[in-house]
Amino acid sequence: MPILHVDNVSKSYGKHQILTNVNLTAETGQILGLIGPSGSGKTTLIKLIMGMDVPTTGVVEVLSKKVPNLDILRQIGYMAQSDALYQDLTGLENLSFFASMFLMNKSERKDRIAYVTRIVQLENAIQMKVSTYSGGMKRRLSLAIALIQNPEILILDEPTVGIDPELRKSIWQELSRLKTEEHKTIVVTTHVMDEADKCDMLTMIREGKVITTGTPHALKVEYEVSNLEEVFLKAEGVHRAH
Ligand SMILES: Nc1ncnc2c1ncn2[C@@H]1O[C@H](COP(=O)(O)OP(=O)(O)OP(=O)(O)O)[C@@H](O)[C@H]1O
Repeated sequence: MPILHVDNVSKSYGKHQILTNVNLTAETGQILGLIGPSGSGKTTLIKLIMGMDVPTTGVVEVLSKKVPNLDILRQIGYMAQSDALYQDLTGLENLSFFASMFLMNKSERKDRIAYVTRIVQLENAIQMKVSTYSGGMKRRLSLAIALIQNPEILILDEPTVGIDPELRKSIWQELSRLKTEEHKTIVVTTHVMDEADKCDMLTMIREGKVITTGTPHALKVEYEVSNLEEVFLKAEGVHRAH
């Protein structure tokens, strides 16, 4: 059963149509990649999935419930594109603050904080103020915050921007582990095609419309190309011709 279902969703701001008839499905324990150029509507789509905004037409269901829904929001760990961190607090204080928004007892909270800190390899900097962090460290702390309440679904908007290749690799290994061992469902937006290759399903978006969807392998076969960059370009071409 799909854990996430976007059914024929369109979104306009005034006269400006951002999304047109978008359909999207994610099954439990899948990594779904949203691929598309800047301004194609990925962040808008994510906001609709989280229930932070409502579609103009169409329906979004998460865990079989129509969103917006506060209970569902608690099941979603969200990492935004720009970091929403308290600069004057330490990394640990930030984590404690976000953890305090969820129902956890003291020892649970302590364990979760230790776990997410380890996952993003911030152990040595966790007592430092966020204002002293590099861009990559802030991204890592944001990812840790998205994981803090042990959510069923993780939504990550360009999680590895500004993160060096080695840590990027370890973050993807962890996403993979969360998927296989903990059956988490992960929605990730990315421009990086080798990251797209690590997703189970891909949906490519251009100008607010889905231009193609499928597994990385199926897409390469369908478009008769050897990499996803070419899939995107070809799918874009086919879409334009229609
Ligand atoms: N609240 C809003 N009011 C009006 N227009 C908006 C609003 N939010 C987004 N848009 C417009 O919607 C379009 C899609 O934006 P969106 O942020 O969803 O794209 P994106 O694919 O996430 O791009 P990027 O990768 O650069 O973040 C843009 O043209 C943007 O200006």
